[in-house]
Amino acid sequence: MSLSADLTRAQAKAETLIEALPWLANFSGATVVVKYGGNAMVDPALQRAFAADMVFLRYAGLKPVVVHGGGPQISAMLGRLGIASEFKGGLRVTTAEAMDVVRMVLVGQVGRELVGLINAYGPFAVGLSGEDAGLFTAVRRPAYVDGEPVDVGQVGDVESVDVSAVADLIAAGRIPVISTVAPDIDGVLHNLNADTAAAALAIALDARKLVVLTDVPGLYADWPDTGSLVSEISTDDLAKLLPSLESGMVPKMEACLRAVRGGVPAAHVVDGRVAHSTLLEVFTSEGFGTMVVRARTELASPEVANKEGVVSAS
Ligand SMILES: Nc1ncnc2c1ncn2[C@@H]1O[C@H](COP(=O)(O)OP(=O)(O)O)[C@@H](O)[C@H]1O
Ligand SMILES: CC(=O)N[C@@H](CCC(=O)OP(=O)(O)O)C(=O)O
Repeated sequence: MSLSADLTRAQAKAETLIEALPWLANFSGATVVVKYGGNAMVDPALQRAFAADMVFLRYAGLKPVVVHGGGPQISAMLGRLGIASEFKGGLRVTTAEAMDVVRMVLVGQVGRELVGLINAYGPFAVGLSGEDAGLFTAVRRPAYVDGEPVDVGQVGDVESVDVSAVADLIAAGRIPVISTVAPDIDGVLHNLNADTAAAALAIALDARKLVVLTDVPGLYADWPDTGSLVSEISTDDLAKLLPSLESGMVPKMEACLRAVRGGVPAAHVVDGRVAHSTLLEVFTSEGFGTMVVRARTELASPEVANKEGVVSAS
């Protein structure tokens, strides 16, 4: 007796679910920090797919934490307000006037929209920024152009992270959605690059993965030669490549390097223009995007090896 078409289709779905079993077993209970770049927020259908992925991860027993960007959205608002804006070494030159707009767009617009999108799939998302409960303390930093430090105004690095508010939310089963503005020790608000902040948070939360969604398939060793896509790179090789990188890839790859050197088993740069890219990254072995892993020289401690579990960190 031949199976009905409906049953065959249903069985194919069951197969797909069962294929995810090793990843579900390995990542159940794991914290995954997902950085959603402003350039990856290209259309409403993709944004909904991203939001559904976060809720899927949550129901699958993972603990997703979203750190969002919004560079293009900030630039658009600055343009509408007639405020000049430029980037140096991948960082926005941020005057006090521009800082107000950065906060308004990241916290009041992009963060709110993302919270709404996620909550359409399940009532889990709660928005907060680096200002809430001392989450991030910023320290002013320069940009580096041709190896030289250049002042870029109220731009910060993460000096310290207080994860208690985020940990409380995770423990309550929520999905924190974080906007990356933060005060320095004197209370002066700074603009943090979202990749940088995501890496600092992933380290502080002892995350199993940092997934960075952007608008390219991954890191190109010889940008813009599309034949030079890197599928896997060690921290040592990435450190050597960093000085040759340009624009947005500088803070992004610096962040991945920092996260993995800081103890996060793997950092992935994936194409956010592909629907459900986070699920593809977490639950399949398709070799998606660029994976940054520890160099052999940074020998994994038994504790780290244990943390990486039975399935490889990819
Ligand atoms: N070596 C490289 N590999 C990949 N992309 C690169 C590289 N160098 C520069 N880029 C640029 O970096 C961009 C991603 O950084 P960015 O614009 O900051 O994105 P996001 O909003 O996701 O943080 C890509 O769209 C690409 O134009
Ligand atoms: C200092 C600095 O450059 N901050 C970024 C913050 C937003 C961000 O990082 O957004 P993406 O992830 O979309 O690039 C900016 O002002 O654009």
